[in-house]
Amino acid sequence: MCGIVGVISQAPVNQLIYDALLLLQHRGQDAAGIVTMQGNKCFMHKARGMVRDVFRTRNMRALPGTVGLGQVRYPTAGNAYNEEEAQPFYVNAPFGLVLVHNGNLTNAHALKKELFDIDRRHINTESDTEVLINVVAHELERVARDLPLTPEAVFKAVSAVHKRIKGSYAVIALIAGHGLLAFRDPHGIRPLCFGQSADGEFMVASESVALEGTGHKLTRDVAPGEALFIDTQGRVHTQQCAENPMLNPCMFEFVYLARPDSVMDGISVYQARLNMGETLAQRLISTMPPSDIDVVIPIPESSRPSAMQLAHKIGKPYREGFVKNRYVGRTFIMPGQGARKKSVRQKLNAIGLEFKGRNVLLVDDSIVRGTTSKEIVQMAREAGANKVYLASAAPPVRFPNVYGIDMPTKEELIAHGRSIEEVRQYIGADALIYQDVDAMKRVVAALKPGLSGFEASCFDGNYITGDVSAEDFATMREQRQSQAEEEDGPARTRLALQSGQEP
Ligand SMILES: O=P(O)(O)OC[C@H]1O[C@H](OP(=O)(O)OP(=O)(O)O)[C@H](O)[C@@H]1O
Ligand SMILES: NC(=O)CC[C@H](N)C(=O)O
Ligand SMILES: [Mg+2]
Repeated sequence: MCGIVGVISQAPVNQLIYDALLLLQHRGQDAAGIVTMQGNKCFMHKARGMVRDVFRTRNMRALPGTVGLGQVRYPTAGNAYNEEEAQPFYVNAPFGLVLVHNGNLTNAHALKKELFDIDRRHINTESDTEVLINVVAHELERVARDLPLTPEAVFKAVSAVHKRIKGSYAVIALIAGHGLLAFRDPHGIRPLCFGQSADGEFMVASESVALEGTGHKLTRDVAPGEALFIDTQGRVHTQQCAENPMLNPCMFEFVYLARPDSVMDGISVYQARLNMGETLAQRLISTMPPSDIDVVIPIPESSRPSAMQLAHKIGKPYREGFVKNRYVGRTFIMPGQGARKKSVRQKLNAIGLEFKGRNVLLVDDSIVRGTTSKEIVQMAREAGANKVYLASAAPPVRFPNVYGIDMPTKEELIAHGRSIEEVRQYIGADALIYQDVDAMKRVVAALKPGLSGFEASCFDGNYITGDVSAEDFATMREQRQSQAEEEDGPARTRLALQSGQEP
């Protein structure tokens, strides 16, 4: 899950894209990039780090033009430390193409070979986005033999791209001299929406919060398989380019990834989290007597709406027992387990008086590697809690994700191959209550009548695209494992340096 944005305007777009990226920062913390176009010339700046660190005044001044793209990266292929894999990507033919991507291609390894052997294109990084831009470029080149490049020709190229690439992808691209192109995979796994400002400026973005926060009104979500082409005159063309489109948005967006104030595919993320809290409360009531609980405490940040609703439902006080250091980013999307582990304590601190002598129910949105919960339960005990219960608004995460969340190996998941009792023991809680998978799907689906279902593979092991082979899984797993080893080293060094220790 990265954050992507594209703008087509009459006015300079550099500051606007920067502002939208800040609103999408929670979707990627490892690298950021902006590309703008003035006439047919591209201007790009991208680097490792958060938006505020990547763009200095001199970088912003060097991004002129009235159309542009931006991205914040959370890598799912390649390496968090490789600046060349930061987005946007650029290829010079046909026309000059720049592209940003949120998602993960499950056949990137096979495509890389095909691009070299058949299309005669060289891929220089481990990023699946570099593969993707080259497939798009190749297919555009095929339809661009007769000029001018019509919207029909662009849509024909997108149809061909859908046939070649597998996995999840929300994409925004600029075709020099022609316009802005956006498209979404045929299952609509990763989000993408668009809207307009009062003066007609167009914005396409991962989440509605980026539109709202920059003065744009949400028009609608890009439909699964649909392509949107806005030409240089500002005319909007749309077409369905996939054969069997179906809406199966990623459930983890509603659990954790997205901002609660976003509306995705017509579902309020906040309401989805409240509903999860409500059904978790029912589950809790059927598991243990709520009278054993003195207080409900959320594990900030993402669990707050669910925890609040759960507390309301069981009639117990909701208290903020942990303070979050707002200058430490999200733990789960940090590269390297060493960094993740250390940052939990840097990020959260307990307020003793909310814990002392009480039976506390801690609520988190999800337990993935167990990094957060293990530390937090310990912190609650150190703060004087009597009993420490833990509830997760999401079901056990037992299966790897290959659609844009960086958990490609099942061994790293705390609930994989363990019973709930074994997870409870590992975490050290006095009781552990998990959400039920079907209940979760039901209460979120209730917010969107007619929805085909969710991409919820990390919970139910059902890979919605139905085309991920055992070899694909093995290749992705192998690649991510070796990248994780590379990432762990620098992450540890950076943390050690920050705290003045020997790396
Ligand atoms: O079991 P784990 O592997 O620790 O992963 C799950 C935790 O990570 C996330 O928090 P994070 O700190 O990333 O972000 P948040 O502040 O938005 O809750 C999530 O909300 C859980 O707390
Ligand atoms: N999380 C994402 O969307 C990642 C996009 C792309 N796969 C990358 O690694 O850069
Ligand atoms: Mg959290």
